[in-house]
Amino acid sequence: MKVQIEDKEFSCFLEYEKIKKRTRLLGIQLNVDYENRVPVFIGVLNGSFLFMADLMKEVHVTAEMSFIKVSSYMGQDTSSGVVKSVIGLDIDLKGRDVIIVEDIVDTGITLSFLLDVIKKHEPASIAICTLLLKPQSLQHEIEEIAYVGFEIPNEFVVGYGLDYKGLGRNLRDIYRFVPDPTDT
Ligand SMILES: O=P(O)(O)OC[C@H]1O[C@H](OP(=O)(O)OP(=O)(O)O)[C@H](O)[C@@H]1O
Ligand code: HPA
Repeated sequence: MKVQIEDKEFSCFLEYEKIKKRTRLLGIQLNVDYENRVPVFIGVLNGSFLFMADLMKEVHVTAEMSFIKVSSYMGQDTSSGVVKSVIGLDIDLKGRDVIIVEDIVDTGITLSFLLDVIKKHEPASIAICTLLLKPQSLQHEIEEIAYVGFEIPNEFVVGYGLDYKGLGRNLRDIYRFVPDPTDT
């Protein structure tokens, strides 16, 4: 199946049933690893909203949850490039077991910034749970990536929370952009 979003056509890559099955397994793993602990799950908006909702239904340990947003904007001094800030980090994380929930880790830039911010709060532990990981795109080594739904090739994906130009987050399945080979 294919979908058209603005100027690009995407073809189906991961069906929701497959995502759900994998999410159930991630939940089982988390239930074992965090037995007798009370972790804090932190979903990174916007992309993680559907994955976080489905994942939390599979997590049966006592847990807190919250959402944050990493915003990027151009610095006033253009030489400083993109500046990032975190919005909504309002739980005291000192001494807590933190699990960051992402829809996708691509270059790893967002996550390495976020890890620096969260580490300053002195949590007892930090783990990352991401639905998708693009290993060939990673620019940072991130040892905290402990739970991965699917490793995927370096292709742009959309759906199930992920957007293209702000659209497509509400697609039930995940689609990938396949460039037209006749395009130069
Ligand atoms: O590993 P990276 O190359 O940094 O990319 C991953 C980040 O990009 C997306 O967020 P985005 O900033 O597009 O915001 P969104 O979740 O609101 O779409 C995604 O949700 C991750 O947070
Ligand atoms: O492949 C992607 N799709 C949507 N958003 C993203 N953010 C990083 N990589 C992606």
